[in-house]
Amino acid sequence: MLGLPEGVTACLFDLDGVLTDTAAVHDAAWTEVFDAFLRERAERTGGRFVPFDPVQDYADHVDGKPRADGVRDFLASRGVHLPEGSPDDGPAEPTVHGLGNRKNEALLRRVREDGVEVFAGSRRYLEEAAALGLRRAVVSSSANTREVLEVTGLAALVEERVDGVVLRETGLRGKPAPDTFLEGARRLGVAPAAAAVFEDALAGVEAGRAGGFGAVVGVDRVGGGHADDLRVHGASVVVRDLAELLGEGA
Ligand SMILES: O=P(O)(O)OC[C@H]1O[C@@H](O)[C@H](O)[C@@H](O)[C@@H]1O
Repeated sequence: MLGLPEGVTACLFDLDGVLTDTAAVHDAAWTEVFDAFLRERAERTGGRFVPFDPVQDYADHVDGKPRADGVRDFLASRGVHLPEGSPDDGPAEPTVHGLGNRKNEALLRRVREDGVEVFAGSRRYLEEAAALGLRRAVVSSSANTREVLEVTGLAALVEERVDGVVLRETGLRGKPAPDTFLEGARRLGVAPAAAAVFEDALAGVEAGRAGGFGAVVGVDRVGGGHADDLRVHGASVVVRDLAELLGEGA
């Protein structure tokens, strides 16, 4: 049904880059914040400024992960280790949470200025899944998931939400650990083998593979070898748009 293996009765959708065209918005906000941080640090220490690579650094260290994990993992790749700080740190604090909050301000500014687009193929996929009685959850690391689902009208098509806020409240491990997808399946009342994961991030397909789900659909909207990377990290199939699974082509 809907391009999924027999026995799959539920869909667990990542949000940014799968349902909404917001992966690039997150990426741009991260680039802005990391580059300002790295430039200031290079000037202060006399080191060389090597900018954040919005393709490779984003895919390898940030995409799909909870906000603080993205800060920590990318900076560790540059040998930088900041104090954790606390979630209420102001955006100017040189801490993991301070930098994360600075990125969130940049993200919200961009969302306010440019709005949020839903991929038409994804909206149709959700509508058809609902019409056919497939169960539907959104599983995203983003703490802004509820707002994005509401402003786009997608909230009405989704039954359960496991997001960055739930992560914080429950202490579940973020992607690439499978915990949030397993929690999504549990909330829908289905076994992992009866659920399909839809993901555009390497950390996300890894989580899908680790959880033993019935299918892991990799969504490649960027090209340039990302489809192969998604397969290597756990996708059982890769599409450019969910419309392909409806037999409509990309
Ligand atoms: O900062 P937020 O909105 O809580 O989002 C956390 C992460 O959510 C993921 O969905 C994005 O792929 C990441 O880029 C983002 O950093």
